Amino acid sequence: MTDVKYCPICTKSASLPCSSCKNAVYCSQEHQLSHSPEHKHQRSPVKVAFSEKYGRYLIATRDLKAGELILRESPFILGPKSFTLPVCLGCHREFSKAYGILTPLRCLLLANQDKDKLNYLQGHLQERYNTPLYQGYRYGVVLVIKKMLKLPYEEEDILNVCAILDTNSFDVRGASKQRARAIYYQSAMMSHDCSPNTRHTFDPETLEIILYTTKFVPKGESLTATYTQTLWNTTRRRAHLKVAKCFDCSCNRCSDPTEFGTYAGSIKCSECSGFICSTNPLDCIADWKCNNCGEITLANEMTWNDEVIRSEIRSLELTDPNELEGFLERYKNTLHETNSHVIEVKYALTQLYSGEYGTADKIITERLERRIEFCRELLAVAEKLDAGATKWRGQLLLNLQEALVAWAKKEFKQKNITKTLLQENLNMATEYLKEAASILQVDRDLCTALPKHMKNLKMAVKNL
Ligand SMILES: C[S@@+](CC[C@H](N)C(=O)[O-])C[C@H]1O[C@@H](n2cnc3c(N)ncnc32)[C@H](O)[C@@H]1O
Repeated sequence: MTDVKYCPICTKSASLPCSSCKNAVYCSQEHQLSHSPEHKHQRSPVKVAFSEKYGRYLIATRDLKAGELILRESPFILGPKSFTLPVCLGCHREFSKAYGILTPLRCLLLANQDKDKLNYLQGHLQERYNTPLYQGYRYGVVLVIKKMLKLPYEEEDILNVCAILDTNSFDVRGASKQRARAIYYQSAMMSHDCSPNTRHTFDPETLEIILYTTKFVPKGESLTATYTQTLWNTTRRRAHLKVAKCFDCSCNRCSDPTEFGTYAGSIKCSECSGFICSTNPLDCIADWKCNNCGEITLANEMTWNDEVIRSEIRSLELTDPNELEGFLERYKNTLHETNSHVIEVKYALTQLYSGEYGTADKIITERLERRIEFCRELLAVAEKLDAGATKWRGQLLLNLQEALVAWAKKEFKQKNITKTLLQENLNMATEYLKEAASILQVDRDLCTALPKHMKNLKMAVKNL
């Protein structure tokens, strides 16, 4: 049966086909001509064909010139790829800036009771309002929520949840090292101390925070966390706390010009053998003074010196021991041996000078001895600044025992030490390892290395 075709202009039956597509038919040339502008638009230069070999496939319906537009089509279904960076679920553009809105948005969307609870947390919005970070939030968060998502929140409310998040969030790391931020309501209540008495880990699956004391905390004493880096010097910690958490720290460590005798922020006096310390560490513009000859240095000169050294460290190739040793050599007559920059570099070296037991013999004795020396020095610093069952002490003890075992085995093999000395070193290493294990067993990322260390140490003792 032949289909009856109709003219699209007058709907009468038609038999004059379009010479181009052969699909449309007209009753007359006159109607074909009048339909031409519309039909030209409808006509596709491609159509679907079928063959046994290819199944359906696409063919050109006419000659196509180079550069001719042949298809423009809306998506039938649309979504992100299976493996993707965070993308906008609307436009699929990378979302690095706008992704930052999600946590504030979750705060804004909290049910009333929880919203009240959230708003009860300190945020310091007034102090933060005109800072560069909050100018950035006006674009990165407020604009996206109000203009892109068209949600009915006021700028002030949006910035307020940003401020509450900035003041109270923990930096969370999960099982696959994913990073997130979270407020843990009770833990957020901990005040800050530059030598805190707690530390925390996260359950990598549930992302629950798990809080531990690091030292004895008598009844009635506050439980404290650090909101900054324990190994930074006072000037740097206080500046960071002021900007990030909007308060001036006046803890015991900040109040002590020598930072519990570590001189973490001091430089050597150019006039004598003394050290230059702040005359009032709680006042960032107070003069600094040599603790031996009394020579005065201005606060901004000290800050500038510190910044120069920090930028020098930033420019070092941190995987190259020679560069780090070069830094220590250059500054040995300028900085205290436990100045914060020296601590940072020595700690980096304790990591670099590591070695597997199996390859210990290949490690140069000098480097092993250096590792032992630095671990011991840093453990003495940890006693003052980060005492007790802290992660840093755990890591240092682990490093120290590893270096001791490797060094003693190597020296004994080369007949440089007696069996008694070997045994003494292994006994010492066993004590360090026991303490490291008791500290690090709660850190999922670090405790996985413990059984290997224990097995190797046991083997070394057994082979005596
Ligand atoms: C994570 S919140 C702690 C809970 C907060 N105190 C509250 O009531 O919501 C951090 C804020 O507490 C205050 N804070 C914490 N430790 C402090 C300290 N050592 N000195 C002064 N203020 C501190 C500061 O206002 C800081 O921005």
